[in-house]
Amino acid sequence: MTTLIFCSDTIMQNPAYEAHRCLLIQNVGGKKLLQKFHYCSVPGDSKEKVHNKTWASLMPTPRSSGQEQRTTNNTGTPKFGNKRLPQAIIVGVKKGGTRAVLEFIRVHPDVRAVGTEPHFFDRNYDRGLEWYSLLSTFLSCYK
Ligand SMILES: Nc1ncnc2c1ncn2[C@@H]1O[C@H](COP(=O)(O)OS(=O)(=O)O)[C@@H](OP(=O)(O)O)[C@H]1O
Repeated sequence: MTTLIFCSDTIMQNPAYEAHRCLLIQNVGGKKLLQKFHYCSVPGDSKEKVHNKTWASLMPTPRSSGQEQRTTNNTGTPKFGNKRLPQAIIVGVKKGGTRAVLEFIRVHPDVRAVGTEPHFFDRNYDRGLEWYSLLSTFLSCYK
């Protein structure tokens, strides 16, 4: 059984959401099962290591750290998104209206989103997190 712990920043900044931002996905017999939310494990924990990379090493750095490879326009808004893991992922069943949700969210000038659905978890998982993080300018809320 392979276990993947996914940790992501939430768009909602309410602290009430922060405790539930880790999503455990278990791969059981080839089927990936979406589990209940779990808390993040300690950085360096073996469960966090996926494809020789840790989630911590690939997660977005805080804006204030100055480590982002941002290209900004005059307003300070990123002109081009960073190549990194997403800060938000839209999950939904086919015909569930996920595209509509994305189109609504990406109207915000500080949001960058993939053009096409990456299908990382169901089709491209074997390519690893590095591929995922370099894929495109992911849905990212900068403010
Ligand atoms: N607000 C609202 N109300 C009702 N229906 C809506 C809404 N937003 C999107 N849609 C319909 O959702 C369908 C697209 O779903 P997805 O974005 O998940 O697309 S897809 O399954 O990946 O192709 C697609 O359905 P079809 O037109 O039958 O293809 C959309 O018309």
